[in-house]
Amino acid sequence: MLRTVITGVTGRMGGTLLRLARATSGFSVVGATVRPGSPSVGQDAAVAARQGEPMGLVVVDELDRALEADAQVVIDFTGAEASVHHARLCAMRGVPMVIGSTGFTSQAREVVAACARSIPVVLAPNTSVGVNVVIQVASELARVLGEGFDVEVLEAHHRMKKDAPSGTALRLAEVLASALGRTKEDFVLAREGAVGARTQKEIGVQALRGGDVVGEHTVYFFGEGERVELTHRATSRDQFAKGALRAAGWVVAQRPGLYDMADVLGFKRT
Ligand SMILES: NC(=O)C1=CN([C@@H]2O[C@H](COP(=O)(O)OP(=O)(O)OC[C@H]3O[C@@H](n4cnc5c(N)ncnc54)[C@H](OP(=O)(O)O)[C@@H]3O)[C@@H](O)[C@H]2O)C=CC1
Ligand SMILES: O=C(O)C1=N[C@H](C(=O)O)C[C@H](O)C1
Repeated sequence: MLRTVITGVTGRMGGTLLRLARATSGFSVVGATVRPGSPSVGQDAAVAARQGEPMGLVVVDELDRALEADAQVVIDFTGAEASVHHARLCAMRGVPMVIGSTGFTSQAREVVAACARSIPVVLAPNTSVGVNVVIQVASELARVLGEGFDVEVLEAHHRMKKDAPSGTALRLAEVLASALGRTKEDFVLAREGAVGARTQKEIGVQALRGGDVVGEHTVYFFGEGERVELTHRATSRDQFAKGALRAAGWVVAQRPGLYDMADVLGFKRT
């Protein structure tokens, strides 16, 4: 049994992870955390996460305490700031991590990379298998279609999402840029006013927010007289959680290092 700690257990993903980890053979949830000062501290984890009957696990507000239960892996979908704090603690304690949070600044990402020198960390803006296949295919399409097509990424998420554009949209833009020999300097994250004609090199990334949209990403390749669209629509958070559990099972057998879902799924690097 993989002794697993879930951080941010009362969150949308935290609750989904708790439910699926409990239902998945090979996983034992030995710790659950919430934000310091949360009213859920001291409650039963399943009750706090609105995932059914009490399970006999008390929610704590500090990861260090949860790790004391001989934790073997931490799954963290809290947010970039909390994930950086959690990565530091895991590095000190030698506990591997799966981080699904998004919204990292480059400095925050560097801290996680530094922690990954002492523990294996999977850092993935999207843990669904389907999206990661789309990322591979998008890269291949960009290579094949080449310079004759204008590339744009559009994402849509629920109204509660805190960061924009999504981590997945940025990851898509990165692999598209890499396939086309471009850089982050070519990203256009918003358009307003007299922006002039579109440059050939730019990669547009735009965000929609509303309702309960779980997560949708489309890559557009706009050509002359034709266009190619590649879309992924998540209709449930379960696929993110299942991918994260798969990553957790994988990461505990790895050497220290920073990995992503392409490594977990055995894809060639894009
Ligand atoms: N990789 C992937 O496939 C996916 C990634 N995500 C990403 O995961 C993150 C979470 O998303 P989502 O579940 O929708 O967001 P939620 O806001 O629903 O959940 C985040 C939870 O983390 C809690 N939290 C914040 N700080 C801490 C802390 N220091 N210790 C413990 N818990 C803390 C929050 O508490 P409080 O409410 O009190 O702030 C909240 O309960 C986002 O960055 C999102 O983009 C989401 C879905 C899929
Ligand atoms: O916040 C979310 O909900 C999601 N966030 C991830 C992202 O930013 O890419 C992944 C998923 O689309 C859901």
